[in-house]
Amino acid sequence: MFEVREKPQMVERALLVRLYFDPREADESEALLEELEELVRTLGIGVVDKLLAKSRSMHKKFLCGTGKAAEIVELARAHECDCIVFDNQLAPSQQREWERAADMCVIDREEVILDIFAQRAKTREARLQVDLARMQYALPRLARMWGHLDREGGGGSGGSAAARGMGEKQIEVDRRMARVRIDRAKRELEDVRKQRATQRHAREKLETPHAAIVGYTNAGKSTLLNRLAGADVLSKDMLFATLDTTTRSIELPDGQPLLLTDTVGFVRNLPHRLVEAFKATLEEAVLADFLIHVLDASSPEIERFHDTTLEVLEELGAGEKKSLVVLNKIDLVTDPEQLELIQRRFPDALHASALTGLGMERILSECSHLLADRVSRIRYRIPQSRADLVGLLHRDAKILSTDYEGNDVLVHAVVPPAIAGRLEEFVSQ
Ligand SMILES: Nc1nc2c(ncn2[C@@H]2O[C@H](COP(=O)(O)OP(=O)(O)OP(=O)(O)O)[C@@H](O)[C@H]2O)c(=O)[nH]1
Ligand SMILES: [Mg+2]
Repeated sequence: MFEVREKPQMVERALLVRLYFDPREADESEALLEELEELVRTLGIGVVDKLLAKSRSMHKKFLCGTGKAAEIVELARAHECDCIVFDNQLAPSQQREWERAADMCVIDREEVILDIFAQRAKTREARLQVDLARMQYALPRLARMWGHLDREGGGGSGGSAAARGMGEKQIEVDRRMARVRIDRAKRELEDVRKQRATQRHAREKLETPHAAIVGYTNAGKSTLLNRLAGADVLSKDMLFATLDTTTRSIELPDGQPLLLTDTVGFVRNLPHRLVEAFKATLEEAVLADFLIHVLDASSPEIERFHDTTLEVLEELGAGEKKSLVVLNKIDLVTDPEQLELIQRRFPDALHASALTGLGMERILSECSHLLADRVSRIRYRIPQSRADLVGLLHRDAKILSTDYEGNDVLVHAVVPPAIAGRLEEFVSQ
């Protein structure tokens, strides 16, 4: 049976490696290596050492030269590691070469992220998306999995060749099964997407404005949604706490409703196939009226987080969307110099703390401003016989006042365009 390996149960001691080739990449490489450490710990794997290594040029076999490769293997052995994790992307053949040379499990950033996603995915849609991405990742690497088996099975003389022969046949069987499963997952996803589209159409009919909360992982998106909507979305100090979108309805100060969607966090070098896989989920961001871009103001990496989020949004086709930038976790920024620095860099951003509630009113009133052209305040004179229309206003508009005059109801309300169109003949001067 074709199974994707689960590493957390298998490996415990990891050496992390980031190779870079251009001296100008040194700083970012260091930050990426630290982020990789957090990602690996998220998987429950112990990190025994980290190595930032500069290589003069890119090599086909190991990515770095054989000399450097030997040093890395030596270091991993000295630490008694059972796994080397590369921040760099490894081609399937490079991964095989490394595993052969080190005789231990060798994985890359993409595989780490895929594993985290696999652990976290809860809904059927998220599971399908992750399964699909993992199978696509594993397909060209099947030979590697069976390579392990060959070594284990091939004890005596001759046995090895027989086992290898079996392994090869098995790879073919597995490849076929993997393709069947990939096709099936694609079809199922298609169905789920159709359902989602139907739900969205129903929402669009009501024309309720919609905002998506986006940003780097751990920025505080779920906490913000919880704070604004009184929702109960898991928020945790870990990477990728959220994999499924949650939508909640809130009421803005001017009375109009707003749908708020929490989305999956972005990360640098997010594997391309995961962006692909999560496109359906992130469609919410693409289709939203505007975005709330949450930044962790306390992070020294705020600039890079900001840029990565913009890059992913660009890739999704949502780069041009109106957005409200929120400097979250401002409660943690106690150094006045640092505060001034981020203020200068993000002059239009709103200061907030989803944890303490600071700045929430401002966010809501800015949301109202962004949607100002979408609603109007209208006075109606509706005959009492048309209680259905008064009911409609109660349901889909915000009633500011109600009076009675003779047989008429006088209603002053904040009204979205869809409703305004249906009540046109009852507008009073
Ligand atoms: N001090 C402080 N901590 C915050 C604030 N907002 C969120 N946090 C904490 O930051 C961590 C991450 O918050 P989440 O809301 O899970 O972040 P997220 O952006 O949804 O993260 P992912 O779902 O992983 O992308 C949690 O431990 C929160 O309690 C804030 O304004 N101030
Ligand atoms: Mg979240």
